[in-house]
Amino acid sequence: MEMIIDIKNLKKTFDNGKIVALDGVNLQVDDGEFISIMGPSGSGKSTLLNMIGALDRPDSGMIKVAGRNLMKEKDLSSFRARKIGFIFQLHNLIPNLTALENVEIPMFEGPYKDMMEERAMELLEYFGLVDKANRLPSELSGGERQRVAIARALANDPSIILADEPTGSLDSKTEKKILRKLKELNREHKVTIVLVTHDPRVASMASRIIKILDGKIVGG
Ligand SMILES: Nc1ncnc2c1ncn2[C@@H]1O[C@H](COP(=O)(O)OP(=O)(O)OP(=O)(O)O)[C@@H](O)[C@H]1O
Repeated sequence: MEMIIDIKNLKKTFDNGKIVALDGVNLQVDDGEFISIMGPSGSGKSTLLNMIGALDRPDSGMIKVAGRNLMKEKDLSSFRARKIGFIFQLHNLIPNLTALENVEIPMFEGPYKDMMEERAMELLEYFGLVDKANRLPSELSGGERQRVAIARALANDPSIILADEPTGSLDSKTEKKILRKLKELNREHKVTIVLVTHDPRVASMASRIIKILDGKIVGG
C-alpha cells in the first residue's frame, strides 16, 4: 500500500530551542489508514498534527504528506487547502455565517469553486443537516455544529482528515454518531484519518494507536 504520511527524525522546538516539542519523531501511515495518537498533556500531539497539516514548519528531519515534501514546499497554504481537512475544537465555525456558508468557505481555493453551493448542500445532506443549512452556528446543537465542521473539513475532498479531540465536548450519544461517521468516511471513501485524543475508547476506533511521550513515539 502507498504511504501517505512519511516522517523521519522530525524535530520541532519553541522558545529558541528551550522547549523541545518533537524530539526525533518517526511515523509512517498508509493511504486509507485510520490512526489515533495518544499521550499525556504536553507530549507533542498537537504539534505533530500541526506539522502533518502544514500549519507550522519543523526545525529539522523529513516530512512527506500526500506525495509532497513539506520541508521544501513553498506554498504550504495551498497544499493545506487542497489536501487536508481539519476538525479542531478551537477551529470553530464562523458565528455570523450560516451552516451552508461555513461549509463553502474552504471551497474558494479548491476544485469546487464553481459549484460551491451544490457541493456544500451535498455534504450537509450526507450529515443529515439539509434542513439546518440556513441556520447560524448559535442556532445549532453541539453535535450539529460538529457535523457542520466535519462537512467543512471534507469540502475539497481532502486526502487526509486531521482531528484534534473531535468529540471532546459532546455527550456520549452524539460522540458515538460522529465517530461512526468518521469510521464510515474512512471505510467507504478511503479517507486517511489521524485523530488525537486523550480518551482510550475514542482511540480504539482506529486501526492503530500511536503513543507519544516527551516528543517521541513510544509505541504503536
Ligand atoms: N507555540 C508554542 N510556543 C511555545 N511552546 C509551545 C507552543 N506550542 C506548543 N508548545 C509546547 O510544546 C510542548 C508540546 O505541546 P503540544 O501542544 O504539542 O502538546 P499536546 O500533547 O498536544 O498537549 P495537550 O494534550 O495538552 O493538548 C508543550 O511543552 C507546549 O507547552
